[in-house]
Amino acid sequence: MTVYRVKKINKIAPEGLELFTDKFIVNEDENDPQGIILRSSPVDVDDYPSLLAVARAGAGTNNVNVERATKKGICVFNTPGANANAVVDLVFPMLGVWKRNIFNGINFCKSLTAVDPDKVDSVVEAQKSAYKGEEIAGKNLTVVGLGQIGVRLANGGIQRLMNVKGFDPAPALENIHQLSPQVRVCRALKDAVSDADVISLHLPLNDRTRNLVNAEFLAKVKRGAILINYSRAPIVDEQAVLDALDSGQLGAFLSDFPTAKTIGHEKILTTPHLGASTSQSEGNCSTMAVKELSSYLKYGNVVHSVNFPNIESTPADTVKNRLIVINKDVPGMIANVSNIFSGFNVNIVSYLNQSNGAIGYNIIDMEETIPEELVAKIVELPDVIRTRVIEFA
Ligand SMILES: NC(=O)c1ccc[n+]([C@@H]2O[C@H](COP(=O)([O-])OP(=O)(O)OC[C@H]3O[C@@H](n4cnc5c(N)ncnc54)[C@H](O)[C@@H]3O)[C@@H](O)[C@H]2O)c1
Ligand SMILES: O=C(O)CC[C@@H](O)C(=O)O
Repeated sequence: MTVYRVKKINKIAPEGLELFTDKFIVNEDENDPQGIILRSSPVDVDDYPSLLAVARAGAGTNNVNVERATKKGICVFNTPGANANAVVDLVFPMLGVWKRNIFNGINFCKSLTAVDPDKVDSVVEAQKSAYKGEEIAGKNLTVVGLGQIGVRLANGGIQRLMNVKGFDPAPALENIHQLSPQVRVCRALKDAVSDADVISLHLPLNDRTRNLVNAEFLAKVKRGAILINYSRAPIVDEQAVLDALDSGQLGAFLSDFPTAKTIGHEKILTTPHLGASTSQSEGNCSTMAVKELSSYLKYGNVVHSVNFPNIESTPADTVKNRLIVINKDVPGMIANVSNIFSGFNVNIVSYLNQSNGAIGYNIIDMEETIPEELVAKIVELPDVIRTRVIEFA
């Protein structure tokens, strides 16, 4: 029986880990894993010579060098939507905490231990006006990034009687189909943010989004707007935000990423990267990531990869060997691979191919043992990135 080595990095919820069968050895100290399961810790795929796949139990994959992984034929997974409710479930309370002055109100209440017990009521009534707040109903909310989280947040804004706008340069259809028709989708970011009272960022960190919120961006927002960043810290130019808070251009900054410069600032509320930290979300992410990784290692199936096309096939009982071919998406690959099979007189019982525009992925099933020389010929094809033979008992 083939047993796969999996390295676990970070705390992964047991709900998922329990799904690894005896075909997997899961270990934090594994130095030569075929699979890695992790959350937010950075990982360098070059550190692991036998690595086939990385499963990120979460949404953002900026902690994995995905481009390098693709070049080496390493599949990278994430768990779309698995923690989206958790983020939305934190962003609205954080907005409420700021708008209703709850943080200061709670601290005030804590300070009442010093007051004569008979006078607590009267002190509360006399001083509560200092903690008056504002409602969010009727305010303008702009959601930047209409993905799994953004769509839920935009819909949540509508439910809270806010006027909601959204912006996304390339929204996925399945997300947009979930969006409330009351959300106004803007074609340009500047139109989306110009009259917003609250701007919430829900997009991935990449070369195009790093420092998206900079001095130029902030100059275009309505004076006193609240900026919320529960995406990734580097999407926001921190110094530009601090300057905008000081000048009054921004009213507040609510973020999941505390830094030395933001801790203790009177107009900044931060949480310690808690967006996905609920029991439900951690369970969902772990379960999804383990299923993705197991299915890839055992069968070569791809579900929710950020660099490979989705492709799934259950091998028939008669299948002895499955060949996985990962190639650059160029014309003629299927013909070239099939010709090599013909040359060796090996019968293919099933040939599945999918492409995502950059990577072609082939699942080829045989009822006989595949000759090593045949695989060697496929490896020699100029656009083949990686091959893998899976043996079924
Ligand atoms: N704070 C946390 O704990 C936490 C939890 C989950 C996700 N996140 C972060 O939130 C991000 C979004 O998560 P998701 O689950 O919604 O991902 P998603 O992939 O479903 O959605 C991201 C959306 O952002 C859009 N986008 C890309 N570039 C954009 C741009 N320049 N302007 C506007 N939109 C842009 C994409 O088209 C996509 O629709 C993740 O990449 C991750 O970094 C943080
Ligand atoms: O794993 C976490 O705690 C954070 C995950 C979150 O940032 C994500 O991108 O999904």
